[in-house]
Amino acid sequence: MAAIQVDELTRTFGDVTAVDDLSFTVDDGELFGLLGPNGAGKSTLINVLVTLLGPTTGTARVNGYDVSSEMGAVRNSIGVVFQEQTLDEELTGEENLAFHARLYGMGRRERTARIDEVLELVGLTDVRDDRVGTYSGGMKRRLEIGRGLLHKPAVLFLDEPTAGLDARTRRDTWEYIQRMNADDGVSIVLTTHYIEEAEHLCDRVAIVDDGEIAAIDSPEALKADLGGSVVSLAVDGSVSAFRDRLEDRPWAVEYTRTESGVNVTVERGEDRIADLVHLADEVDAQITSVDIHRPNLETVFLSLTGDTIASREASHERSGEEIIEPTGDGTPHQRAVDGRSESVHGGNDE
Ligand SMILES: Nc1ncnc2c1ncn2[C@@H]1O[C@H](COP(=O)(O)OP(=O)(O)OP(=O)(O)O)[C@@H](O)[C@H]1O
Repeated sequence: MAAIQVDELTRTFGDVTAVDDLSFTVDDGELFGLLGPNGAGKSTLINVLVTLLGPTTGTARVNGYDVSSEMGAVRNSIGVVFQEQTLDEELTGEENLAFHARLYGMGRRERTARIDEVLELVGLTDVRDDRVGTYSGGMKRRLEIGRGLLHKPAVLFLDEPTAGLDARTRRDTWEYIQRMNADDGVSIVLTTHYIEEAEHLCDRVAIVDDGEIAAIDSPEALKADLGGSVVSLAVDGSVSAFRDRLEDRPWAVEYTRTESGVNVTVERGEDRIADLVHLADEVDAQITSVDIHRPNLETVFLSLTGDTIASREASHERSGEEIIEPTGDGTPHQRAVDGRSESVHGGNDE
């Protein structure tokens, strides 16, 4: 049975279509990511899946239960960690977990054993008796994630699990999330707008933009679809002659002129450096620097939507509650092709 089955799901708020006719499946045991800018519709989708919002049209099943007609069963089978922190800072780590366990009706013996297990899993055994107010941001997040797991849900939803954490703490948190997925066997659905998070953590990623899924696959497959690595060359001499030479090389999938030379897309950058130097020799040009960029999910997002995640977020912020319409005139693809070489310079968001 699939952990999640979504069919033609739409959720609107007045004129705004936050989730637009989505269909996808999350397999049992998968670590699945929804990647997209703020405002793309990720939280709305999660809120429908955890039964906080009803669908406008379409259906969704979580652990086999329908989110509209079997809300109680859905809720009992899931754990949820929201973006906003909901811990009681006056209580200790253990007391926070115990309170939650009682809400789920766990008996004393089961509760004690499971709290020990969860504290161990999220690395907080040593500080279990300390007030949560004294915890660091990363420790609080781990406690919240652990709390979501306490009643052994089949699916754990994490809405932006590392938002606001510094890079180091974010990496630590990834390790704990992976460990929970592997050791506890829980399926995990997380939302993120961090490229690196989706790429590093998830078995499969759905790229969400404007309420729609632009692509869905493993990070490797999404990147492979782009056609390999981009080699940025700084060239002294006739760049045009060098670029013309690339035209009849079948291994040069794509090339674009840059300020200092040429960006060439090839299947494996490392294998083509000697060929590129040779081509430059033929036209008496010199390659003065070489950078090999492997495509990342930012490059994928750019090629699918014609925009970077950061600039999508900036325009969403500017538009307030307004929905941002896709250009719809065919320019995104063109911009994606042009933008590919630019985006690889941008790198990740950290
Ligand atoms: N309760 C609401 N009323 C009106 N519009 C809403 C409501 N909730 C979300 N929206 C709109 O729906 C769209 C999707 O928002 P949503 O919060 O799902 O995006 P998101 O990708 O999760 O971003 P974030 O990470 O910032 O929450 C946005 O245009 C947002 O303004």
